[in-house]
Amino acid sequence: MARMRVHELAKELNVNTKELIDRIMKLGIPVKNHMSTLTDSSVERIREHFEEATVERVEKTRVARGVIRRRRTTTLEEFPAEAPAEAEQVEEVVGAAAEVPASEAPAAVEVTGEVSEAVGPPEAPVEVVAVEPDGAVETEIQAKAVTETPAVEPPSEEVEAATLLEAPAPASEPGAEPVEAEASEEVAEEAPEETFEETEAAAEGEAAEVPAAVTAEGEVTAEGEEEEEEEDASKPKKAKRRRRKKRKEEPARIIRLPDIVPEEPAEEVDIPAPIARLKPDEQVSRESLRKKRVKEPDAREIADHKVRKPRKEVVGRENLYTKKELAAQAERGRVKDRRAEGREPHKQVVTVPKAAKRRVKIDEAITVANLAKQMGVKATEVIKKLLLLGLPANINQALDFDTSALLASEFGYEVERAGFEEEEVLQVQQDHPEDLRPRPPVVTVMGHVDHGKTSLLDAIRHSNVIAGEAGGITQHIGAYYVQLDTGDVVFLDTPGHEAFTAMRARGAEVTDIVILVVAADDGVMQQTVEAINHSKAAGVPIIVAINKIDKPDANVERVKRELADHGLIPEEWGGDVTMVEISAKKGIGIDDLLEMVLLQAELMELKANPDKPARGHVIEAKLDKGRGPVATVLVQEGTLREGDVYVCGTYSGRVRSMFNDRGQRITVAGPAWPVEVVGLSGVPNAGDDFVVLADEKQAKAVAEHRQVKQREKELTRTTKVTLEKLYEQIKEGQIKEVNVILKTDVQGSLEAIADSLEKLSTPDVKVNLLHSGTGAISESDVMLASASNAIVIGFNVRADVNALELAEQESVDIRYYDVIYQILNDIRDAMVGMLEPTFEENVIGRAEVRQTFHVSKVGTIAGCYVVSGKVERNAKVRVVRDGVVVYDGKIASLKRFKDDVKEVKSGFECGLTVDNFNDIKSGDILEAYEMVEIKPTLEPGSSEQNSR
Ligand SMILES: Nc1nc2c(ncn2[C@@H]2O[C@H](COP(=O)(O)OP(=O)(O)OP(=O)(O)O)[C@@H](O)[C@H]2O)c(=O)[nH]1
Repeated sequence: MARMRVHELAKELNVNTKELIDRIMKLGIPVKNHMSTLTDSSVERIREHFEEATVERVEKTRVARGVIRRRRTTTLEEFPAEAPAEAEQVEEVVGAAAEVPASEAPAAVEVTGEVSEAVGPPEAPVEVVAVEPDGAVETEIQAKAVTETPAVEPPSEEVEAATLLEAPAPASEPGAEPVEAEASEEVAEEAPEETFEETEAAAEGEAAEVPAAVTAEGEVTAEGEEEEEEEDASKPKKAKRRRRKKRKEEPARIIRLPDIVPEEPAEEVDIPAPIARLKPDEQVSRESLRKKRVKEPDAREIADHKVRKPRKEVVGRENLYTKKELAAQAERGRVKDRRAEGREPHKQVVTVPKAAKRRVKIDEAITVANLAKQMGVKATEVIKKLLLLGLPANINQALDFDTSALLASEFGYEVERAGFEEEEVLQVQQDHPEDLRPRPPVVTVMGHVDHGKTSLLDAIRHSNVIAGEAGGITQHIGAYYVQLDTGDVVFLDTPGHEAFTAMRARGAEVTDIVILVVAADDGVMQQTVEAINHSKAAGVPIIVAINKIDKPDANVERVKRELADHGLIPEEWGGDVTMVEISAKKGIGIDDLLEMVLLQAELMELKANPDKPARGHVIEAKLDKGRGPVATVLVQEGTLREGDVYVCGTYSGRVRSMFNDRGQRITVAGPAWPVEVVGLSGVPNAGDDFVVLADEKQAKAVAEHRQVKQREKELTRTTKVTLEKLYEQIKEGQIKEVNVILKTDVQGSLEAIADSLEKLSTPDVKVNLLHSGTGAISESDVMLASASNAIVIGFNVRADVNALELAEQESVDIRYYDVIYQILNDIRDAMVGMLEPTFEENVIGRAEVRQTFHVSKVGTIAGCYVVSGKVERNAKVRVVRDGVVVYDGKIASLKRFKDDVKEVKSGFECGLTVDNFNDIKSGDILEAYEMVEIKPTLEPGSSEQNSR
């Protein structure tokens, strides 16, 4: 064993090194300083000396009511004078310890049962206080006995006494009398359920004297200690021995304290932050929580004084909520769980319909939304697919049959044409020959403009309708029933203008005989030829009326020759075409013409069955101010009566009343009768069929079906989502369109204008007639215009109030006209405006820089001489140096002498600055120029000949 040094021994004996040196020297052992080594025998001697010299003193002071402070001091007999100082020192330490917050108080015993540090130096006696789970209490002095420590007794008791005032935890009790411990042990054995205090009190028989402040359960009272200390003081050696003996006999036992609740809460207990979130009305529970937490410290914490120590604490639900609240939450949770159990998790099930169900029925067109619905897929999916096919579309766009078929196939669907039972409903009955009766011929008068069609009809009817025509053009299709001595004839007046070609073609369908009017002085013209072709295509026989034979320049032979050139060979020339020379104005040859017509009708054996529901076609339809929608219907077979249920185009209804061509009300109209029908739900289109049905429901169903079809067709046209049109667009590149919505008073005008508008189209700009119809401009027209950026043209019609309001909101342009060519002019202008303007550079003058001046804040001023043209302020200018353009900009200022001027002409001097350019040099040429817009023009020949 290595020799011990003085300072090591001092440490062991817990005495001051200097003091120890003095003592050693007094013992006659030679030492020099604290590093001197001591022999083993010397060490033993010193130890014994110290042991014998140690005197323990206990001082008692009552520091507060019920609180007694015990101060035990260990001094050496040889130095009584130094003892008080030592005691004072300890007291200071105690005072400091007492002030030490609970958090800093060291734990005396670990819950795990290990002995931990006590207050004071490491050598200080440590009392282990542990409580057995069954409540039995044992106290034991485990550390070095006081006798072994002749030096100053550690101040642990006082610290504990002080801390006990604040914390309920039982203090380690170095001074606890083993006898008492044993006694308490005995009591504990007898009554294991009793508290420590009770045990202690029973052991001491002084329970009544236990101070309230320190009577935390399980705590050794100060009074009790006092007694112990007295006993200790009287027989210290005995205690020493007993302690030693005890230590040898039993190992340290860690005893768990019973769950006890201190009466006085430790104030240092922190309230965890989460509680701060409680609502004001929950402050009570917060307070109760605080109390609860204070009142119910964990037994382990009590045991090891952790209650005084701020710790990270986990605040559980039970801390934050009252039992009632927790119960309510639990109940809610159970309800939630039950609901969750009842619910099936959302699962997307992909089902593939049967092959028979993978068919989509389509009429003419179908909207994207409807197609998606029928296929049971999302519209977005359909739109996506359309995009992949190169067809951008929105949900409301209509797809034509072919596109739909292609698209549907992508989704595994087939497309089937929806064969509505319309054909079945409107099935044509086959007439028996015996039911057929002769009927008057329906004659259409055709001819070139101003060749005398209206004059002829006027001559026949002895009426004049020319006076009412705006712009001098016949814009109505009239139907006239003419009773002659030799028979009846129905005349359809078709306009001579070529824009009415479509109507003529339609008229020819119901026409039995065509009277082709050719002016003898004018001959065969373009529209004459068209009329011939249309009549021939329809297989309608033609009777030529060579008009205006009264005119001096009339040349009948020339007309015949020209007609022969177009396949109409006069009878006298061996052909089969009847040609009658007439003068509508003078009434010459009219009867001959009518005779020829009747003769032709006879040859044709025109017959019809009058005894069946009526069937016919709309010749003309309009919106009448007083009577609403009115249609001129030519009954072709059967008999039409008032009150009949009908389908007319997209409308259905009952015939409210009928009028003949002279405006007389009639109740019955047989075959070949033109009648004006009142009681329509809308204005039908010329050429629409007119069918009488027995069942009103059926009529309605047919009409609705047609409306849907028409709407889908219109949408298809608007959106142009067809493969054919897409191809066209690709082929044509970027196209521009003038979208037009046309509303007219009568169908005839509509056809004429529509045809003319279409012919305005050029390769660069197309006129796209989105919608046309008769009647006032409605809200739906304006909406369509707004949606497709179209202009609305009203010909002899006006917009209603609602439509006007909407037009203002949507900024839709509505234009009114009463002459056709004005429409065409305006549209043509609009089309020109839409064409990309081209600019051409026009040099307006040149100036030569003679001198330059630099003026601060202004820049370089060029003193110039205008050599040609003129120089204008704000004109564009090019700075040319040695033939190279060095800058291209704008003239910023232009002066003559000191005056600002607008322009300076050739031969004059001027000063100018160029915007943002100061590097002008003498000798530079300034070229002033302007960009001139070259107005675009339409390609010639497209419409000039069309408009009159
Ligand atoms: N001299 C003469 N003039 C005629 C005759 N028939 C018609 N006219 C005149 O020719 C002009 C045109 O006659 P319309 O009957 O309006 O001719 P249209 O073919 O109906 O003309 P649109 O309605 O514009 O297609 C009028 O000024 C008539 O007076 C005729 O037999 N002799």
